[in-house]
Parts: sequence; structure tokens; C-alpha cells
Amino acid sequence: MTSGPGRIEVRGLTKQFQSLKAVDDLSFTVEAGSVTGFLGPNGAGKTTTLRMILGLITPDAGTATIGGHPYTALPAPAREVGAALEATGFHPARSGRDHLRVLCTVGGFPPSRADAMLDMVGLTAAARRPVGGYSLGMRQRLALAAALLGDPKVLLLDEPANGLDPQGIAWIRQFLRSLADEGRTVLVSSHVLSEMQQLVDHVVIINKGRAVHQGRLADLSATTVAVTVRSPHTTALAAALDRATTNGTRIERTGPDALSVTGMTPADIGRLAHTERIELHELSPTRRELEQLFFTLTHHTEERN
Ligand SMILES: Nc1ncnc2c1ncn2[C@@H]1O[C@H](COP(=O)(O)OP(=O)(O)OP(=O)(O)O)[C@@H](O)[C@H]1O
Repeated sequence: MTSGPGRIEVRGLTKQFQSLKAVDDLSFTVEAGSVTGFLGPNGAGKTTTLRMILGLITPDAGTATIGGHPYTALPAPAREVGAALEATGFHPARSGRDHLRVLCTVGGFPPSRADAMLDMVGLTAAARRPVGGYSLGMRQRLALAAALLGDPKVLLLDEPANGLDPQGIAWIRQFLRSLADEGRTVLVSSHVLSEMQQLVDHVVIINKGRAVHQGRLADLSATTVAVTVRSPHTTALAAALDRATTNGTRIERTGPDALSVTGMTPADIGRLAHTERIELHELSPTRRELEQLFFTLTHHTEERN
């Protein structure tokens, strides 16, 4: 099997808890150099999948590999994969710095990594304070620092933006982007889709344990992009658009001087208006929010079930 370094491959992964199929024949691939959002509503099976990728739960069927190997078969897993599954499990009386230094000892990393990572996640000022006094956002940063200690090629983060304020979300967005730009694989789960819109470039969307969509976020938005067109001559414009349309084009009148056009680019519409000598007052694409797309996708799967 050929597999690039850092590529995560999930094939037919299935896990049943009593009568509940938490993960159901799930397959997806995450490439190095990207930030991929692993998205789905509460209970969709995201954490269970991450735990199976990390060898913490045994699947009933299917495989999950990192760089072509199951996690448990990696020669130095802590140096290859960093994971932050939940920002709990910290000893409340221990300082953030001591917490990371313990992990350095366990993982065989030089103790200097602890301070370097605290600096990287912006926790240097709080490094010597007990973790018990940290906010949820600070714990998220500490969990991220812990995941990065071994300088791993692959990062698996479960809801890393949870508890961060808008400034923190902006920070993590840039931080994860820079990690991906260094060639790392970053897989980030979330059920808060609005947080992910600016953060990820690829998405794997799951619902009830099954994949409902995967691909580039840009492609997902582009498929449903609508163009708002304003003109004092909407009737003439609609007629011209109608003559020029292909199968996938939809023209809706959204106001006395406005049309919404799906299936044509702003450039196509502008060119046509120019040729037909129709005055335009606005020509703007309106991308559907990820959240709205997500509800459409999960609603469709529910209808199928
Ligand atoms: N150990 C377990 N025993 C029984 N059921 C479980 C167990 N772990 C998870 N589940 C159930 O499996 C389903 C999927 O849970 P999972 O935590 O993977 O979802 P999730 O997408 O991560 O959700 P959230 O966003 O709420 O964390 C849920 O219905 C959950 O209650």
C-alpha cells in the first residue's frame, strides 16, 4: 500500500456500543499540509473515530492508518502523532510548566520543549500558576502545547476551539494554519460549525456515524454559490439570462430590482449584461454559510434513513 507520510486513512471503520452504531462504515482520507475539519452534530461519532485512529478503542470493523501504519504499530507514536482529545486530566495543583515537564520525561523529550511549547501557545506568563486556576481556554492551549511536545507530523484535536474567546479563536486559526503550512496534517473536530468556517480548508462531515460529505471547503461553498444581481431592468435581464442558461442555472426574483442567480459566475452574468446593454447596480456572490450547508447535508441523510 502506498501512503504519504502524515496521511490519515480511515477505511470502513465501524464501532457499535450495545444497540448503537456510533461509527458506521466510515471512510475518509486526510492529507498532509491541510487543516481538515471533522464536523458533525453532538453524538455523530467524532470522538469515537479519533479514539479508534489513536488505538484507544478497537473497531468492530475497518482500519485507520497514519502514514500507512496503525497508530499502535508506529515506531515512535509520540513523535509522529500529537493528540488533544479533551482539555481535562490535568492535576489541578500542578503548574502548566510542570505538567509539560512530566510529559517530556515520559515521552523522552528534552525538558526545554516544555518552555518552548508554552511560549508557542502564549502561556508563558501563566506557566508557573497551578492549572486548577486556568480558564477553559488556557487549558485548551495547554492541551495543544502537550500535543506538540514531540514535534509531531500529525495533529488530532478534539474541539480545540471550545472555550476560546473570539481572540483565542482567531489565534488558533492562524496557529493551526501555520502548522499545516509546515507540512503537518491537522485534523480538528467540532460541532460548532461557524467556528470552523475560517479555520479549515477541507471538511469531513459526518452524521450518525456516517460520512455525508468530504472535500475542499471551497468546492462545497462553490457548488451552492448564488449571485445577487441588482438592476433597474430586471425583467429584461431575467429574459436574457433565461436565453443564455444551461441546465443547472436557477434565476429567482428576490425584489423589485433584484435577482438571485445560481449556476452562473458573476463574470458570466456581467458579460451577458454588457452584451445586452443592461445597466447593473450590483453583482455579488453570496456564499452559503458552512452551518447552513451542514444542515442541508445532514437533513438529506436523515431523509434517506
Ligand atoms: N463508551 C461508550 N459506551 C456507549 N456509548 C458510547 C460510548 N462512547 C460513545 N458512545 C455513544 O456513541 C455516540 C457517538 O459519540 P461520540 O462521542 O463519538 O460523538 P461526538 O460526535 O464526538 O459527539 P460530541 O460532539 O458530543 O463529542 C453517542 O451517542 C455516544 O453517546
